[in-house]
Parts: sequence; C-alpha cells; structure tokens
Amino acid sequence: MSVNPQLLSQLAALVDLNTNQPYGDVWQVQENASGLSVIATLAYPAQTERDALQTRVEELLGQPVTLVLQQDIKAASTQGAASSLKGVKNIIAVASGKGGVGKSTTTVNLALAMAREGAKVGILDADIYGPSQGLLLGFAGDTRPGVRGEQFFVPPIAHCIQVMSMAFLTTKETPMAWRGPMATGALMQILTQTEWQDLDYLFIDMPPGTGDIQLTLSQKVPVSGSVVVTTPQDIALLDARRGIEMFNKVNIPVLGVVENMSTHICSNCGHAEAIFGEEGGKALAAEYGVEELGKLPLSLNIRKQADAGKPTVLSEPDSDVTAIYQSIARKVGATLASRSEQFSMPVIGMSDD
Ligand SMILES: Nc1ncnc2c1ncn2[C@@H]1O[C@H](COP(=O)(O)OP(=O)(O)OP(=O)(O)O)[C@@H](O)[C@H]1O
Repeated sequence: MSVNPQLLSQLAALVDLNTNQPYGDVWQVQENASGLSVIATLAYPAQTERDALQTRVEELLGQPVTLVLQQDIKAASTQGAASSLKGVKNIIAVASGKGGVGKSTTTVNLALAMAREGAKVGILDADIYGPSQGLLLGFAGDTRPGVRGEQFFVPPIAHCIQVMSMAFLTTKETPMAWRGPMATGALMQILTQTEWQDLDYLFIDMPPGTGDIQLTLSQKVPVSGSVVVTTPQDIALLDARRGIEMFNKVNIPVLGVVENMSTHICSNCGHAEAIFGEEGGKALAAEYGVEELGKLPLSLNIRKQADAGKPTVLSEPDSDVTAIYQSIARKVGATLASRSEQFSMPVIGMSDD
C-alpha cells in the first residue's frame, strides 16, 4: 500500500526532545493490513523513550501506529593525532576538576543508562589513585581480567558493561605510588591492550584534577567527547572551568556539564534545598557555550546503592533519578552524533594569502 507522503513530512518536522531539533529524514512508514508501521533510525540509542515516542507519533498522525526504534551509531571524529581504538566506536571521557564531586558515581550510572538505551558500553577506570568502578558494579575484590595470547586482557563484564580497572591488576596492598609518566604509561597499556568487544561507547572515568596525567591522557587517548561533572559549589565550579579549558586546549569537544548533588531532597518531608548553591552548572555551561546535560539531586539512595555495588539505574530503574540519568545518556549520544554529522560535512577554509 502506498503511504501518504504528507505523513513523512509531518514526522520529519517532529522535534527530537534530546536535541531540540526536528528529527528530519530518520523515518520510514509502511502501511499494511494491521495498520501503520513507523520505523525511526536514530544515530544514538534511545530505547527507553520508545513508548513515549510512539505516543507522540500517534498524537501527531491522529491514528494508532507501531513504532520500531532502530539505531545506527557512528564513530565521531577524535582529536589530533591520536589513532582510533580497535573495537571501540566512541570514547567519552568523564572528568571533574575537583575530587569527590561524584564523577565515578555519575560515570557508572551514565554507562548503565546508555546500555539500557540499547548501546554496547564499556568503562575504563582511569582513576588510578582511587579506582572504584569494580566496587560500584559489584565485582568481587579478587576479580581479574581474562588474558588472551599473553598479550591482551579480556575485560570482565557486569550488567552488560565491559570493565577494565587498575583495581583488577593490583592488590589492596600494592602502593599506588605511580607518578606522571608511569601512571599514564600504565593506563595507555591497559586501554590499548584490552580486547574491547564491539563497543559503541567506552566511558573513561578520568582521575580527578587537571594536572599532567589528565592532560597527557587527553592528548594520547582518541577521545570523541567529554562530560564534565561538577557540584554547584563555587570552588567545584572553578575547578570544572579548568577541566573545560583543558579539553578545549587539546581539541576535545565538551559534550556538556552534569551538575551533581544539586539539591538535597529531605527523605522525611520531600523539601528540596540547594545546599551547594543554585544553578552553578547552568551558568558554567552557558559561559562556555556547552549544554547542561542534567542535574542530579544529593540523594541518600544514590550513595547507598552505589556503595552496595548496585547503582541507582540498576536498583531503581523506574525512579525519577534514573530518568535523569537516561535523559543525560540520550543527550550525550545525540550530541556526539550531531558532531559526527557536522564533521562529515565538507569544510570551506579561508586563507590569509
Ligand atoms: N548525587 C549524589 N548524592 C549522594 N551521594 C553521592 C552523589 N554522587 C556521589 N555521591 C557519593 O559521594 C561520594 C563521592 O562520589 P564519587 O566517588 O563518585 O566521586 P568522585 O568525584 O569520583 O571522587 P574521586 O575524586 O575520589 O574519584 C561517594 O560516597 C558517592 O556515593
């Protein structure tokens, strides 16, 4: 049966809530005996949004439809001379200028959220002085990676996430006395000698701060984009600013800022209080022309569930907090995808001579 072409133009104009842009030509429509079947092929994963999008499409077209949501995730370009990593389409560095703002907690929940959206995801814990991803994902203390051909690590997997961490290669007794080049050398070795299996996104939990290690890593690792985690506190914002400037210096796009511990919600009365100040992440994002990806509350559950090795996205998949992590994950994927589209456009250069 032929499909009314007007349906396609109506769908193309529908606004993607993850980008605030029209969806464009992502649609295919088929009409058969059982009704209208609509297929959307997005450049980022968004499976948790399928039902809501189906409802929006039905309201738009004024009739019931069956929506099939597909994804075609591409590798975005990376900075400078760093060559791409086998088995990995996109590396996303999660960084904070300051320690203790919740970078590791945000990384693990973001990675789990991305996997729930339908992507293949990995985490490299590069926080060598306090590797915590193993604990956050509930790995036993004596977990070790597999080894293949005496040359490659095979990453352990938890909840569909492939994970490599310095904690898998050392014991609690091993002093983490590495400095500068030794630390970056060890990390580069773990990154490149791990057999990552067909990942759409590899999240790197960066060491906190903006010193030599962070700068060298940012230059050597083929990163497609970065996410900066901050609290709304002035001091954390100052450090986050340094983080953004570091990424700008090495030409890594900052996909956005996540404001963590933004308000405290009282578990007794539900009253929300901005303990660390208000709207700091938003102001920072505006100052640098990057997106504010989302705000997480200071929540006892986020901490308890992370400590118990079952982060909130796993423990409470239907909670408001998980919905925030899902929204951040989709925005990260969408922003990266829009960048890869921009980069594939021909660039017209201007020269002085
Ligand atoms: N939104 C939140 N609400 C409540 N507690 C949180 C939140 N985010 C993180 N935490 C808690 O704050 C502590 C520090 O978090 P986390 O280890 O993720 O920070 P970090 O920035 O990675 O720290 P480091 O600099 O040591 O690597 C942890 O106990 C964690 O459970």
